[in-house]
Amino acid sequence: MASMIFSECSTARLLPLRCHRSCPALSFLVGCLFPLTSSRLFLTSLSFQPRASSTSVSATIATESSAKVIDGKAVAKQIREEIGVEIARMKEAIGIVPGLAVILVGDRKDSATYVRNKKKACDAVGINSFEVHLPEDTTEQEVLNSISRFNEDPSVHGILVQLPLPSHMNEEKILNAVGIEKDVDGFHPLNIGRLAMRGREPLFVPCTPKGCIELLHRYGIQIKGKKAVVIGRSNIVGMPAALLLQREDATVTIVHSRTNNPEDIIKEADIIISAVGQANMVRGSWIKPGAAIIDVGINPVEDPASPRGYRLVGDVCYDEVVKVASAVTPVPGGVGPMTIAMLLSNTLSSAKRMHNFN
Ligand SMILES: Nc1nc(=O)c2c([nH]1)NC[C@@H]1CN(c3ccc(C(=O)N[C@@H](CCC(=O)O)C(=O)O)cc3)C=[N+]21
Repeated sequence: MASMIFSECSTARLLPLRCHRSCPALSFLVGCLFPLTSSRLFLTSLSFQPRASSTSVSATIATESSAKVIDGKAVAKQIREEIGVEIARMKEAIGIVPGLAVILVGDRKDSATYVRNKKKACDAVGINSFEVHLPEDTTEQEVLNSISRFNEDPSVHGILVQLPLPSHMNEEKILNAVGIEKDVDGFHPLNIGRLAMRGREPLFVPCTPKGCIELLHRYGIQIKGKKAVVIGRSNIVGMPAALLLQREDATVTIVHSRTNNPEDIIKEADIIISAVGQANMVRGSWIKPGAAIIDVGINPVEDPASPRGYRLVGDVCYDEVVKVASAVTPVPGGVGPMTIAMLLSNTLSSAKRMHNFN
């Protein structure tokens, strides 16, 4: 049985992480020594033979994994190109260039990387970017002052406060200060409230969940009438992802850290969106054959062979689920690039809306 083949996920060992307090779910793993390629092969015996010796392997037919890989990097690139064309058309027609302001507080390396990547992505499509970088010990008032300035600046169409904020700050108070018409992250409670209500339209949909749905659409995966399970209930991914799936007429269940027998619920799902931040948590045996899986997790695991000393893996044990699912997103190269593409898309929509340009 494929599920009995030793996969990398079965020997994962959790280690504490530097940013333990602000992102407790993120953990480094120690990878195991089994080669990935052997776990990707689906061995079908012609006649029963024990699998332990190499002769038995030669007497089997090896077929590659069955799931379609959902290429978020390629889709994101295509979307960025579409956005670039629209921005050029708007500039030509009305002389307006969309602007995105990013507020970064503190010195978290991962946050600095994300902000740098966002700036690069803005440059590539022709969005003006504005950045404020404040020290870790900045007062809440200083962050609020930056937000007010951007709220009033007509060349800024989107404002993003990079999360997580330092623990001494009130995230709710700060996110509420972002003008709703510039809330390109879609985190303002009024936007989330509208997302939750039938017959209401949010001005912006949060980027990561929007990217997940966009991937399902672009790969022709039907959502309407399907059973969808969202793993994780965070304000920025799990909860809005569940609301979006429901708006798309899926029947939605949210599985979280207090759910009893989560595997049994996940096993019923046609569509799974996982956003928990636990490396390789979702196993192949939890998946209904043919399910579509969107893996939002971006978890660093220790990897001495990598130049950075770590590599990124998802919430899902990719090598196992790829044999059971019909479609799955890789990490990296899945949802991550889509998040940035959706941020650019929200910024463009904001500029169009403010200038009545269609
Ligand atoms: N206000 C706010 N809005 C956010 O949207 C937001 C945030 N705060 N805080 C942090 C998270 C995380 N996030 C990512 C975006 C892109 C990748 C991405 O492009 N990842 C690449 C990998 C990049 C690499 O290799 O380092 C990939 O998955 O292929 C990842 C993570 C946005 N976030």
